[in-house]
Amino acid sequence: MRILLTGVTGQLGRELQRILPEIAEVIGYSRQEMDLAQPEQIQRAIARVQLDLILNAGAYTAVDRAETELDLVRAINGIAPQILAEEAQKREVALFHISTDYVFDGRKNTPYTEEDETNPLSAYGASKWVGEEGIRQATANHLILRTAWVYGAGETGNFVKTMLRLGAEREEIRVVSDQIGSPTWTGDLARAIAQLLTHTPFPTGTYHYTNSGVASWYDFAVAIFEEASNLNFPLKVKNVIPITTADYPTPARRPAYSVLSTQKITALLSTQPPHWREGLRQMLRSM
Ligand SMILES: NC(=O)C1=CN([C@@H]2O[C@H](COP(=O)(O)OP(=O)(O)OC[C@H]3O[C@@H](n4cnc5c(N)ncnc54)[C@H](O)[C@@H]3O)[C@@H](O)[C@H]2O)C=CC1
Repeated sequence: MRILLTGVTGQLGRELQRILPEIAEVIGYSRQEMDLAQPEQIQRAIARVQLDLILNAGAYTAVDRAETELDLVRAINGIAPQILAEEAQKREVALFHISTDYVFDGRKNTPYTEEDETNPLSAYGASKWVGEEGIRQATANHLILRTAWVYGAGETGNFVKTMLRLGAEREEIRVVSDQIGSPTWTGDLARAIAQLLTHTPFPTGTYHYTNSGVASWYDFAVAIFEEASNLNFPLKVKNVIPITTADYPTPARRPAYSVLSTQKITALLSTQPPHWREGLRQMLRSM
């Protein structure tokens, strides 16, 4: 199988490039090689290669900046997925796309299933929703995998890296405790993607995948410091103080409750996602 992979320098893209060669030949495109904001570049780049599947791990992920870069976020997250889907359809290959919990408004208090109604609160969430819908219109041969609270290696920052940096500099750190989700390690996410890719028949439609268990950002921060100190990371932090979203205003609104139900994917693959704390340990050990 030959896979065209976008977003190769991102957190997930880097992990996919490490894992997918076990099951496929990977042709990775960075932003320089194929700019998702330029439709003709997408078409030209795809025309150059023979492929069996397109895997879109590229995205505009700066959730707060998106509120003021509306054209760019719409082009990359809203329009590009549909173009990828149309190109996949022309070649009779599947499109595997990554989406987000931020398509939901977080007003529920039980895990979001694939059938739940979406209602994005932010420009980023709205752009990802438009991207999903464009794919659904362009080809039935798609798999949209929604995930949440992703962290791993890669060029972009993430919550774990930020906490380790702040924890090394400060004695006191304030962290939001009224947003709940499932932190998800790219190592586990990439393994699940590999399992989906090798599943026969190819599973089409929408699926949710996160690590199991739930946490607030505050719970996650406390766990990061506990696990990092067990591994002798240099840390100054003594107090982690829970605060509310209202105490920490950001340009983009985020869902208060971001837990995705993973029942559908668990039934398909016959395995439960590992607990988020185990993913965290693995990530820290690999650093
Ligand atoms: N980071 C998170 O917490 C979450 C991420 N997701 C989704 O997971 C997927 C992977 O995200 P991450 O790896 O965390 O993001 P990331 O920000 O680490 O990586 C995104 C990749 O997209 C590339 N990219 C950005 N603009 C581009 C453009 N114009 N043309 C081509 N490539 C471009 C970047 O260079 C980077 O390689 C994305 O679809 C994202 O929306 C979903 C839920 C949560």
